[in-house]
Amino acid sequence: MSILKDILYKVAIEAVKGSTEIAVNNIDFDSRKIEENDVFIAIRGTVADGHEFIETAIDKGATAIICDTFPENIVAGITYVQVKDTNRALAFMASNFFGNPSSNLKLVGITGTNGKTTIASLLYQLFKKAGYKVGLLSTVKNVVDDVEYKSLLTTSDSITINRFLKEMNDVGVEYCFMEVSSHGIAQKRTEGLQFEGGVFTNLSHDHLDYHNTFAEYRDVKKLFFDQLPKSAFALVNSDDKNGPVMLQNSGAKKLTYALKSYADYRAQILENQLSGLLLKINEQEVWVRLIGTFNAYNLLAIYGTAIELGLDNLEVLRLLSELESVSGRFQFIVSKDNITAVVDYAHTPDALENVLKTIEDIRTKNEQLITVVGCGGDRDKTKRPIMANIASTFSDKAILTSDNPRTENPEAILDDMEKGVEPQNYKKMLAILDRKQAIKTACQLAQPNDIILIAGKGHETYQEINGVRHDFDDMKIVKELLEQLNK
Ligand SMILES: CC(=O)N[C@H]1[C@@H](OP(=O)(O)OP(=O)(O)OC[C@H]2O[C@@H](n3ccc(=O)[nH]c3=O)[C@H](O)[C@@H]2O)O[C@H](CO)[C@@H](O)[C@@H]1O[C@H](C)C(=O)N[C@@H](C)C(=O)N[C@H](CCC(=O)O)C(=O)O
Ligand SMILES: Nc1ncnc2c1ncn2[C@@H]1O[C@H](COP(=O)(O)OP(=O)(O)OP(=O)(O)O)[C@@H](O)[C@H]1O
Ligand SMILES: N[C@H](CCC[C@H](N)C(=O)O)C(=O)O
Ligand SMILES: [Mg+2]
Repeated sequence: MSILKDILYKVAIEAVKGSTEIAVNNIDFDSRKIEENDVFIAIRGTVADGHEFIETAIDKGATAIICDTFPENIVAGITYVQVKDTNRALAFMASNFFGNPSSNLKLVGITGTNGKTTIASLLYQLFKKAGYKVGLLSTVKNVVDDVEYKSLLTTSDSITINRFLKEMNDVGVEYCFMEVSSHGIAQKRTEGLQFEGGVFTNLSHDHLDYHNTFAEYRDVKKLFFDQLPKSAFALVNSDDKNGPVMLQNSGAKKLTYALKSYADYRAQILENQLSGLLLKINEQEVWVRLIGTFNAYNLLAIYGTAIELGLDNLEVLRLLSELESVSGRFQFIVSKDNITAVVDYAHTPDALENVLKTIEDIRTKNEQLITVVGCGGDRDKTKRPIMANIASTFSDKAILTSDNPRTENPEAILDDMEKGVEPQNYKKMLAILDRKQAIKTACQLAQPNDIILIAGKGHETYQEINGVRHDFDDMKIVKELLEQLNK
């Protein structure tokens, strides 16, 4: 049991009806989860308005209501607290409720369009290798030192975040790395958390269905840096034109990283091959097992973060060379016949082009590049023809296939994709509905030294068809097929 007044610490209260000196059991923003003696926080969402569920919450046992407008019907014996912004109130209340767990560890937030999962996961790996207890909150999974949990969002709601952080406190976790999405910032899911540092990767067009304009999307990201405390560091990619923008109004220690311009943390790519990257980071050379220019940026951000968190320079360089690629992010295997199969989560035009160009950069001989790609059902349809066009333009062979058709007809999705293929590329294209067959065909077509890219599903281990998730793992399948074909 906690006292409501204590949970309301730091919440800007406008008016109160009833007593805040009451004991409460739990807090929630979803009336469906409310039980006896809980606090219900009414949130105005994108689909519904939590204020409409105040009575339901009271019926289920809520004894306190946090709202931005008092309801017409005030129930005797219930405490109503009016605040200006219930999202913000939720964030602070969640922190208070769990005993401000973010202040008991060093928390670093990573934001930007691409690279968040990669950087957060590799920082987790690096700090584990350095011998610390570490936490990770990411798109792929949430991890409390060694215990892994499923992740449903990139940045969870404030209650979930603080519950995980509390669990990390309980087992003595010292560092936590978390992804901070633009939805998360806009919905104030990370307010009330005490960050030790913030990292900015890059900004390109994304989520413009949620944020009205690119400027709005950029400013939401910037808000994260505006809110960092003076004691924190803000490390941004200054090769991205929006990097310096992030620092404009930040009170934190301002730091930059870059490959192309002067920065606090600099790197040069000396070699860029399929076996890895040879980097010169702040005048020291290091071999890493990750591939592609974009990973040089990610590694530099990781290096800077580790140094800012107090790790020894040479130790960090040594650990960088031990890092292994993140599940489904440019993960690859090399077969007996030297066929390289890459699995990558690229599921947007931008990401796909990026990955294909990265492969182009590291191709040495006249190997063929065979790409297998699909587009999800019940999602943005406009990306379908564009992705098919990119795949067929930048590959020697593009095999279009299914990727989580969900409730849509998979053939119709393929038709949408095929419309984007330009006539000169028709002969390079194949359409094979069944993803396993598509991967098999790629393996059959592949000659020694060729490269197969399987894009779109990355770490996913399922194919979702009509609400049912069937086991499906791109990496596992391509590995098995190459072995079966004795290639
Ligand atoms: C668009 C969006 O971000 N939605 C998030 C938002 O829900 P919402 O605003 O739609 O909520 P709503 O359904 O309108 O309901 C409003 C309020 O009424 C409450 N309610 C509703 C019904 C009811 O019976 N009783 C009740 O109390 C709800 O609990 C909620 O508090 O707040 C919820 C709680 O935090 C989130 O789970 C939900 O994420 C949905 C599932 C989602 O898909 N979000 C995606 C878009 C997202 O956030 N993605 C980002 C970035 C991904 C990326 O970068 O690629 C992420 O961080 O994952
Ligand atoms: N620094 C980077 N710049 C550009 N592209 C990148 C970068 N890092 C990774 N990518 C590409 O973007 C894809 C997604 O990377 P990652 O999962 O790390 O990004 P994210 O920011 O976590 O994305 P999400 O919004 O889905 O959580 C990768 O599979 C890779 O193709
Ligand atoms: N966060 C992305 C993931 C897409 C992954 C792809 N495999 C698909 O199912 O479309 C989305 O929901 O649009
Ligand atoms: Mg992510």
